[in-house]
Amino acid sequence: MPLEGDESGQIVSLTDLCKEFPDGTRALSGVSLHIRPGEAVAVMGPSGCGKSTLLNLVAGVDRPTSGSVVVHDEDLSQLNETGLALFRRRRIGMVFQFFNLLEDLPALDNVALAGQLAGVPTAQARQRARERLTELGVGDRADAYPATLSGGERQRVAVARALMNEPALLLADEPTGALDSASGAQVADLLLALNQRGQTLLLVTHDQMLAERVATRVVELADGAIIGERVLEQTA
Ligand SMILES: Nc1ncnc2c1ncn2[C@@H]1O[C@H](COP(=O)(O)OP(=O)(O)OP(=O)(O)O)[C@@H](O)[C@H]1O
Repeated sequence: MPLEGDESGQIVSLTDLCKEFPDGTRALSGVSLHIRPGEAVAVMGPSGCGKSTLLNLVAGVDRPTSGSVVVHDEDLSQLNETGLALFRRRRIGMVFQFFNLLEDLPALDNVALAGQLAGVPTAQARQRARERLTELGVGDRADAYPATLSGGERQRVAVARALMNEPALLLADEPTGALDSASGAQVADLLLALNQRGQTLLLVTHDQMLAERVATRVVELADGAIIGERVLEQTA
């Protein structure tokens, strides 16, 4: 698993981030957050406090109104749209509440596609995808379409896809939000195991169980600003 940070020793450096949407909604005001390689940071806070906005800025899906986002030595403000697309494909993995799998492709192809889009030749991408699925305990579901998978299985496939290109950073937006508590606990265990193997994580969640189980640090967001943070011990 990639562990190296940038020259400042951070894998994520957010400095004085502000985000105002065109309709005037101010979603983030003056957020600074630094994440070291190997950390598992959970951003928590009430609905509408800016969690998804923050994640989208780190992922380069959206741009801040002001402030800077540096991920793995890459200043995202210096990248054009093509550069941002390459950054997303090669440097980060993303996991979503509702999995975002392509319904008309089997699990294996969903995972392999992430490699192909990053430039990995098809045969190699498919082999790597099979290995990822096996590592995540869903190797026997490689030929299944998403609609035939349980929620927990879908999220495992989505994590396999996110890890396809060995991202420096794994981002997760409410990864247990659509799962029953048993499947949610399994996904939490999976994320914990990944972090303990060195994968840096940034999660946004309402799920106290997930944060307590996985995070090494919890950051509290309210009304678009960080209002507190605490360091946690992982329990496994
Ligand atoms: N594209 C947009 N245009 C205008 N306002 C937006 C847009 N996206 C988000 N917002 C607003 O920005 C604020 C922060 O939204 P965000 O989705 O980041 O919150 P959140 O903490 O992730 O919420 P939830 O926990 O409900 O997902 C909210 O007031 C939201 O309505």
